[in-house]
Amino acid sequence: MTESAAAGLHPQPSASQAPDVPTKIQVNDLHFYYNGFHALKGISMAIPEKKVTAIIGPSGCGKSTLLRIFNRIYAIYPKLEARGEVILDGENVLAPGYSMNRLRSKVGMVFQKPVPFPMTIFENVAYGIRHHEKLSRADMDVRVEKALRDAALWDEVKDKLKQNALGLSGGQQQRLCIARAIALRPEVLLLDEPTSALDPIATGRIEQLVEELKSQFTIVIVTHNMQQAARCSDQTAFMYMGELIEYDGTERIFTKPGKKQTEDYITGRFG
Ligand SMILES: Nc1ncnc2c1ncn2[C@@H]1O[C@H](COP(=O)(O)OP(=O)(O)OP(=O)(O)O)[C@@H](O)[C@H]1O
Repeated sequence: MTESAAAGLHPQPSASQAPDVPTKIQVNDLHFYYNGFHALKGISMAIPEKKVTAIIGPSGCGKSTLLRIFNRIYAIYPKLEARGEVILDGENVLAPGYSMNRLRSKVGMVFQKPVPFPMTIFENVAYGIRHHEKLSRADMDVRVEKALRDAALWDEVKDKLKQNALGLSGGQQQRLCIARAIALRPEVLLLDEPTSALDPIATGRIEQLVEELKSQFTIVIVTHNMQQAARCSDQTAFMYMGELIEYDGTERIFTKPGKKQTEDYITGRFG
């Protein structure tokens, strides 16, 4: 008997999503092992294009593991193994032949703690672009400005682009990290607890930004904060002990969850 069966949990739900929204990422029977430890157990879900999908669940349930598989960060560590499929635009990104460079250009990631490079604000954004493209100085200026504008940071930094990014506030640093990621024009943006190190005002700005960015990107956000998931996502996935317990429209998950485990979690009865 699996741990979840022992806990009285139900098997995998079928992924539900509005029929008219195209799927950007299709996850099929995904399993993940940390040196033999079975951390994800048969996850299947369809992540809709240009929507915000939140992944919630108690600490250790596998949220970050799932997110990191979407850009194969684990691939740099030996003994970590993914089985199953993650189909992005019709191709399985877990297939050995799928190019990491291609994946990185399609899928951007922003981490919990903002970590700007110890260089100027301008260079923080330009640095990654230079690795992928050769742009003229003028074109680079335009690209950097657009990324900073899209990350809702331009007005605050336009007069100090040559200053060191480490002098920015935590909230500004996180928006800079978002600018850095979107400057590469990814199609999918992964956010791993992007506001957990920020105060409520900075958190509000990032949430507003997420709302604005979904017209351009497919966004997947891992959060501990259920109000945040309820406020800024269209779809919500609830995970528990490595399994996807329930996945549905956010409003439904928070008002009429189909599984008792989901209800217990969102009402604060456990987790
Ligand atoms: N590098 C690792 N080596 C071994 N086990 C790991 C490793 N990273 C995570 N795990 C285990 O895998 C499971 C899922 O971890 P993961 O970090 O994905 O959970 P999470 O839901 O994101 O947790 P949190 O909310 O606390 O960040 C946990 O049991 C964790 O202990």
